[in-house]
Amino acid sequence: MARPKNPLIEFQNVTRTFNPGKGTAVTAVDDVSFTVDHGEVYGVIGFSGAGKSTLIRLINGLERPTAGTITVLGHEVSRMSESKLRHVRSRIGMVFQQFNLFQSRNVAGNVAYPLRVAGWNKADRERRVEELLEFVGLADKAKTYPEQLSGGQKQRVGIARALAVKPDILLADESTSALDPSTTGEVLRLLRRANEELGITIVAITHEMEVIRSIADRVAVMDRGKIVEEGLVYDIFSNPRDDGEITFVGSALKDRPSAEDLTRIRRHSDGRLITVSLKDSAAVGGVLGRAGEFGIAFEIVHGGMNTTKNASFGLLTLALTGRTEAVQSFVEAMRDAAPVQEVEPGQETLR
Ligand SMILES: Nc1ncnc2c1ncn2[C@@H]1O[C@H](COP(=O)(O)OP(=O)(O)OP(=O)(O)O)[C@@H](O)[C@H]1O
Repeated sequence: MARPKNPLIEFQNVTRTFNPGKGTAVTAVDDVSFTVDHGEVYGVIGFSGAGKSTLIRLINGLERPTAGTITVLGHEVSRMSESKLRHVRSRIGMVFQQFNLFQSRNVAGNVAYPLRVAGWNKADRERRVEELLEFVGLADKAKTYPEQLSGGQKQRVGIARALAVKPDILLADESTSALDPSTTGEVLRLLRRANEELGITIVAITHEMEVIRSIADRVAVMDRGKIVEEGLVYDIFSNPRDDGEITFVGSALKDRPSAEDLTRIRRHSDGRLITVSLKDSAAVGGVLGRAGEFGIAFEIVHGGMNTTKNASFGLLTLALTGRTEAVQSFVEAMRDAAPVQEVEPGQETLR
């Protein structure tokens, strides 16, 4: 079934080339098309230099495309004058990797800053700042200066500031990359609450799989300026691709054996190897429980579970031993219960 669409952001064949004509041109964003729907968390992941920052700067009009069309909140920002762009920008909040707080202002002053720029009066500003600090769990830090805060607290101030004028869209640019793993969780939970409780649409660019896994609904994988993979996080994480290609996202998960694992498994086991998707683990368990009836034996040689925003999934790699026909019947029964991939003899990586 097609997803209902209500795009807040739409890129159509967008390209951004730097330095055309002067020296070597770099195409940071290369013929990219995607939409971000109202209320969703859209993750963009890729290695350094893939074009993620350029992509996010195209959304708020800090970069202009060399070709293509960008529509944000119903406005074609790619062709807009700077003065009109300011209005669109006022409906977009931004969270930065290095927090970008004013060191000379206390927490309340930092959060109040965009309200001041937007012309809110003092009483409204104070009420709003209080509400925001409550939301991000820093009500007791209003008078504290940034240098006295931990990284996670600084980013929570950054998020409060980004949410201050009640924007429709929040752009998160490597929002957890400067944080340690424990504070990363705290910031990601906050972004998730901003999405769920305030209904804000989020675009998060990152090189960390953890960010995508825990907050994104959909993910686009960028490589050398292009979107090379896109879809629901759950589907991309849990589905082995039909064409046998290893996927960027799939390759980063710990639930599938690495090349070294497979070599090791092959050394110790001469059975037929299959990998079973654990989307419906009860059904898989049912078939495993009937292995004896098929006259075969199985050994679990690898496995792991992952949790995404919406669901859990995992993969189990089994070595099956027994008569060839019996093993075949068992594999067919398993195929009725769950997606199954064959690990061919001699194959070094799970595709
Ligand atoms: N203003 C610019 N002038 C020239 N080249 C640029 C400019 N901005 C970006 N680039 C180039 O475009 C490519 C994509 O850069 P971009 O910063 O968008 O990637 P990224 O995925 O965000 O990487 P990182 O995480 O390292 O910032 C890189 O090769 C970069 O050098």
